[in-house]
Amino acid sequence: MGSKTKATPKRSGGAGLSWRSIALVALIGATLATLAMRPALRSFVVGHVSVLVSGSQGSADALDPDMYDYEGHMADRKIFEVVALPGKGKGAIAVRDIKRGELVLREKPLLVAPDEETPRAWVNELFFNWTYSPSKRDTFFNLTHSHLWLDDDPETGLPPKVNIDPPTQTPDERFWLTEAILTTNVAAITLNDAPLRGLFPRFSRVNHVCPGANNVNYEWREEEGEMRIYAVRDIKKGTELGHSYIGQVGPRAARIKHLEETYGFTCNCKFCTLDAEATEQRDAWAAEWKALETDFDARSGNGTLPGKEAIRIVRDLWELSLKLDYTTDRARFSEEAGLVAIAHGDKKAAVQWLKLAHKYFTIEVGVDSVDAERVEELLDNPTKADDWASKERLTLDGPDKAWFDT
Ligand SMILES: C[S@@+](CC[C@H](N)C(=O)[O-])C[C@H]1O[C@@H](n2cnc3c(N)ncnc32)[C@H](O)[C@@H]1O
Repeated sequence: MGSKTKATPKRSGGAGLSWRSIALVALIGATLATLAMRPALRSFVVGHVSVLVSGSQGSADALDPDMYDYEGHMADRKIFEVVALPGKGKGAIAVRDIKRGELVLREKPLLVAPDEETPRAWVNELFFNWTYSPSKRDTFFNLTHSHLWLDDDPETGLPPKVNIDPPTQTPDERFWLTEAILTTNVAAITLNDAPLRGLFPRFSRVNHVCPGANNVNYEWREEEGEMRIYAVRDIKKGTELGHSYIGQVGPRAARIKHLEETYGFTCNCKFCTLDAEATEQRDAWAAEWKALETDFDARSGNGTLPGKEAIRIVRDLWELSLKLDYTTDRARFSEEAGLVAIAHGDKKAAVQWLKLAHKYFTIEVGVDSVDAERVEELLDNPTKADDWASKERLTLDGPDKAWFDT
């Protein structure tokens, strides 16, 4: 999935990417005690693994009129509806014009799963708890799934037949189906820095478009215990909402392969359907973007990136992001440039870069996000920042004025 940024929380890249490769998260002892205090989540211990399910219908959060619970309440303020879309299963369609920066969804998780191949004991415990909450169980099984991730039958060479009807299926079949639904629908989240997988039934109806073609962005809010979606462009009523399952910009062939293997569909977003020449050009820009990002992160990480060069790279990244129509990471690099300017004691450049960062954080993750608030604090008084003028004084370039209008 996409690179971890210093400023922004880790992006999940849509549903469940890369979780297979990460070690089993066992939440025990103190961690569990903390989790159990969260009002929206209740935890159960199975062996060394915790199972978290959303709060009871009677919880205070369930009455919050602005937040979806697992049944998709908030009907009176509906911004999008979930409808069947040819070739895509279901998808989310705007039922009114949506302004850029608008909050489109807040949703609590139906469940939080370990960030690993799902333990059988976890599935058994989940079903035990859902005996008392059939509507949660039904919400879960109504979700779509792509692969069942089963080996072919050695005798026939065909995928095994699996009964997907929960009441009549065997424990094995139930396990496989649960695993498949999780793989297709979860988003990577964190609780107390532990990587986990969250399942959000409304959120998970949003289909994929490749980076740059997305009109919404999502953000897991650990503090609030909720998933959020923000509009990153003006969206006309009747338009499908789309975000990227694959994090950052990358070459078309790799995107298509990954999506086919992981989710079983062939992407036909506006960037996957460009002609050969335009695809080659876009792939080249994406490769350039990635190389600059890697270089910036490596050298700023080990303290060997000189200030002027750092600003030049951020400006190049910005230019490329405009060519790619890629908005993700604009805020992050603008903040990085602001921090460089602070370290070199250039208040004017720092303020310009931080204003740009604040604008984009506000659009992409909300004005009340940790990111936007952190930048706002710096903006209030850049000369009071810890490392103000900690390096040689330099006069640095700011962002182009026109970038504020993008
Ligand atoms: C998280 S779900 C999205 C909602 C889903 N379409 C549904 O019916 O609930 C992911 C699955 O949706 C389908 N999907 C997502 N984006 C798609 C796209 N751009 N084109 C075709 N199918 C897509 C794939 O089957 C994928 O495995």
